[in-house]
Amino acid sequence: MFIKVKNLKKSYGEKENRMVIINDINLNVEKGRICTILGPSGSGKSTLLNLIGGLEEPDSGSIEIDGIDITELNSKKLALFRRNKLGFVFQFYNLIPNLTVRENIEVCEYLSKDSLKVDELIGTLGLEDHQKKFPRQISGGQQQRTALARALSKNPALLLCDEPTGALDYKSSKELLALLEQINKKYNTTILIVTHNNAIANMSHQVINLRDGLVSENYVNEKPVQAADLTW
Ligand SMILES: Nc1ncnc2c1ncn2[C@@H]1O[C@H](COP(=O)(O)OP(=O)(O)OP(=O)(O)O)[C@@H](O)[C@H]1O
Repeated sequence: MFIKVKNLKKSYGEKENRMVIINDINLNVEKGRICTILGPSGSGKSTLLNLIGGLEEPDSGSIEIDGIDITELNSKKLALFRRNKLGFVFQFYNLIPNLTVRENIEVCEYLSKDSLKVDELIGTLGLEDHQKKFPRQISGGQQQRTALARALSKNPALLLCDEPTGALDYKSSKELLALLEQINKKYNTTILIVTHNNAIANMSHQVINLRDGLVSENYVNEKPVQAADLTW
């Protein structure tokens, strides 16, 4: 099993202000799957993703990724693990404004030993014509494709996406989802997607629903549809 989460708990605040956000979560995800995490606002989706990405520390429980329990790593080893194994895509691209599209992708590429060639990524993500432009000169969809290329440049085993289409229009959202599907097939990248868009569940191999910090539903989708055929 590629991801194993066991008895995971996370709360914020002290004493009477304490709020339990992740309330004993157990889940497994196989390698090479696209897994969508759905749930109402405030149900703990982003917190769960951040815990799996080692961006937050749990109160208790374990998170095993590719055989390594990241909750046991010290901060230096955790940073190395994140750098080598994980890619992140957020709703608001987080590109560096005074670097070109190509430079934004290269920033990450040099960090990793098993990196994907920047030219290959630029081609796969359809950014050839934009590589010399700055983020302000391209559309939201193109910016998110750049952010995806940056996340993929180190060929991460696990790609974590928090509302990757949250700021995109319908057409750009579908393009991005088709790219995630393509990346998953081409590189066997395991992809976790946190989203409000229930339609994304239909293209996923696994769907996890959260409610009040608990898994309320967790199922394998036997017949994922192609991203191009999604509608919402
Ligand atoms: N650093 C923090 N400190 C205190 N409370 C936090 C922190 N991060 C998240 N929370 C709270 O935890 C709860 C769950 O937040 P989270 O962002 O994980 O939910 P979500 O399901 O992703 O919500 P949304 O769909 O609205 O993005 C919310 O009530 C939020 O206010």
